[in-house]
Amino acid sequence: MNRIDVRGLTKRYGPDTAVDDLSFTVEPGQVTGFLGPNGAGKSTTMKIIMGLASPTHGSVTISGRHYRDLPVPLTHVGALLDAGAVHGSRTAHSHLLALAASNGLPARRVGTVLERTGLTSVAGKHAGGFSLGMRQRLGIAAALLGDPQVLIFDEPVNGLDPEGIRWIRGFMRSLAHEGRAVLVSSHLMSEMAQTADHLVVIGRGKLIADTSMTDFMTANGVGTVLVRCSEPGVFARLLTAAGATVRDGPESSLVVSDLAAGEIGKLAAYHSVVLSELSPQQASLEDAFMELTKDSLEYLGATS
Ligand SMILES: Nc1ncnc2c1ncn2[C@@H]1O[C@H](COP(=O)(O)OP(=O)(O)OP(=O)(O)O)[C@@H](O)[C@H]1O
Repeated sequence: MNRIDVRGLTKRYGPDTAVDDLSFTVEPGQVTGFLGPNGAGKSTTMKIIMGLASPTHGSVTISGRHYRDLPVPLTHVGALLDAGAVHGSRTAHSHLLALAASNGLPARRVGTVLERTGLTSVAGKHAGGFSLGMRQRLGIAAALLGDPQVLIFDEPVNGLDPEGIRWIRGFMRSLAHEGRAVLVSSHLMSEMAQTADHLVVIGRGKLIADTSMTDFMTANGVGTVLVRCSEPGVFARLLTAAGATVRDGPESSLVVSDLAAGEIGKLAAYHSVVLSELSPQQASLEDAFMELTKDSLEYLGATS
């Protein structure tokens, strides 16, 4: 099975613990968002997955095998860890060709990945002159050289313009749609809301949450509707009978989920219930994420 299994992973640098007994799984066919504030241990975990650092304790396997035991690693797992790591004097084509040759991959893959990442027209240009967005694409092309079923991207949208961000999001989704296991790190929840199916949240190296995006949104009030009316008790029963989930909100209001605002309005009209408020709640996922990770922040600014 194409997946990443992180089990009891711990990484210490001298007295500092960067990753602390971390366990989670990255499943195939979905984008798993790897979230945490700066310094949480995301990059360290990703480096260990890619065999670039060794764990102090615990293990990581890719589709059941340790990175060091994979005969041609790039055919199993590809990663974009540092988009700046491109030899500036090489063309995009020669950079990928050198990478293919040194990793025992067929040269014909170069054309395929250039095409897939939209770089064919600039393949003969020096990568040194590439914009950040193009360097990101080149890094992704390199990660795809071996056509791996497992992919890892460390903060891939950092510094990109809106068009670049949109392209990367769509690209991650398409890789997952093909059945690949995709792990993407970010320190922004808003970024993940539009890309990830699953969330793994860490703080100070420890697991804080391992949940589906849908469950996380529901638990944090996204998708609920605030309703105010003259007889909340009566309307709550009507809503429940219509399949909604209802709980009491502030000042005799109702917080309704599992039924869209439009349907709630229609139900009220049908039963001649007068509504004084019907507002879909835009609970900020970023707020929910801040709340979740607040105890794990290394440096908290003083509040006056
Ligand atoms: N080579 C190293 N030597 C010493 N300490 C390190 C090393 N690499 C990382 N650390 C420390 O480990 C902790 C986790 O860092 P890491 O880069 O993995 O976090 P991160 O979640 O990726 O953060 P960011 O979003 O800022 O990149 C930090 O406190 C960092 O200073």
